[in-house]
Amino acid sequence: MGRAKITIVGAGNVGATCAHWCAAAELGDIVLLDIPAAGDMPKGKALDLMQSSPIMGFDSNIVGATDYAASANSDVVVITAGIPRKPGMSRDDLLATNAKIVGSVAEQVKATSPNAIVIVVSNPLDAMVQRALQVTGFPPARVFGQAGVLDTARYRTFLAMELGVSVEDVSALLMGGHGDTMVPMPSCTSVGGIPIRRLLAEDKLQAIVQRARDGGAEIVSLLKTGSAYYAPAAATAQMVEAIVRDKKRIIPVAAYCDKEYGVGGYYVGVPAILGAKGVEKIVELELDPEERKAFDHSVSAVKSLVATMNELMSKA
Ligand SMILES: NC(=O)C1=CN([C@@H]2O[C@H](COP(=O)(O)OP(=O)(O)OC[C@H]3O[C@@H](n4cnc5c(N)ncnc54)[C@H](O)[C@@H]3O)[C@@H](O)[C@H]2O)C=CC1
Ligand SMILES: O=C([O-])CC(=O)C(=O)O
Repeated sequence: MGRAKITIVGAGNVGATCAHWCAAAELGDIVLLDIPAAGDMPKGKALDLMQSSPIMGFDSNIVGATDYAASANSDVVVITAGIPRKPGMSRDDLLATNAKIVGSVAEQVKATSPNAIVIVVSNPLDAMVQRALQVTGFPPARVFGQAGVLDTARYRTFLAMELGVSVEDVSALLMGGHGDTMVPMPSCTSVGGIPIRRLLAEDKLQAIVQRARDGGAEIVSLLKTGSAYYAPAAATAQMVEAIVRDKKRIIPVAAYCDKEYGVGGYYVGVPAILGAKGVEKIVELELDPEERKAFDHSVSAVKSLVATMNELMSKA
């Protein structure tokens, strides 16, 4: 069996770092794609990364390009194209610019890699995945977004820091949209199999939940020039791995929910089984009344963002 072909669109911070993690894990051959105005930058990053392979010990062909011909017939396409936010901005402020960018990328992906599984990373995430679905017309199982793996990783990191334990033993779930309304789920959080509420006082837990929610903004305020990329790229690489190795992982995915959770045809973070076919199953949990309320609130924020986007796109 040949290697998987993975295209990463957007050779900026998240895209190039994702190429790095994917190559280091030998997930396949990689095409790093950007716009013609980027000049030789994608080629330079790809060659530089390739030259790390004898040292790091991985076999992966990595090429940079500004032409979709190089990415033809990819198995997986990761879309990181778009602008990041700066201090003082919300992810939603990126809507108008990135909806156009993601729409144009999705058109090219549809034309050149019609069978690909598409993972959207560009923000505002939940609306950008919807845009990619609208434009590609691919089945929703093959178009989804990365958000929850990152948000959950932040939550797990803060819990491990607080408890002074290995991050590997912290297992957690986070649902809802990738914005201020995301819903960490203490009821689905455990450490070494022990429910979190048996280890941590409620006020400390709530402070960590809030820090996880604000995790993206915290990095933006530290970096000042853009947003996080190491952890977002690692989260995306984990999703690529679940697909190319058909791992059937249960992870939070910004997946298309229609009847599921009564969402009605929008993307929102839910636990899902990710494998070679993409989103193979959405796992439906019974939510307790408080979680349900927070989830519904998050879904309504996603719906109104998508409505704004659809209006903008209909005028474009
Ligand atoms: N879903 C998530 O959890 C996360 C999402 N993000 C989002 O990812 C996006 C990228 O962030 P960074 O890599 O930090 O930004 P960046 O500015 O470093 O890189 C973006 C790249 O996209 C390229 N680009 C712009 N238009 C393009 C097009 N039409 N086709 C191909 N490439 C195009 C730019 O030339 C640039 O190289 C942002 O929208 C950011 O908000 C970032 C972190 C986490
Ligand atoms: O905060 C941002 O703008 C980037 C992002 O989505 C994250 O790091 O969670």
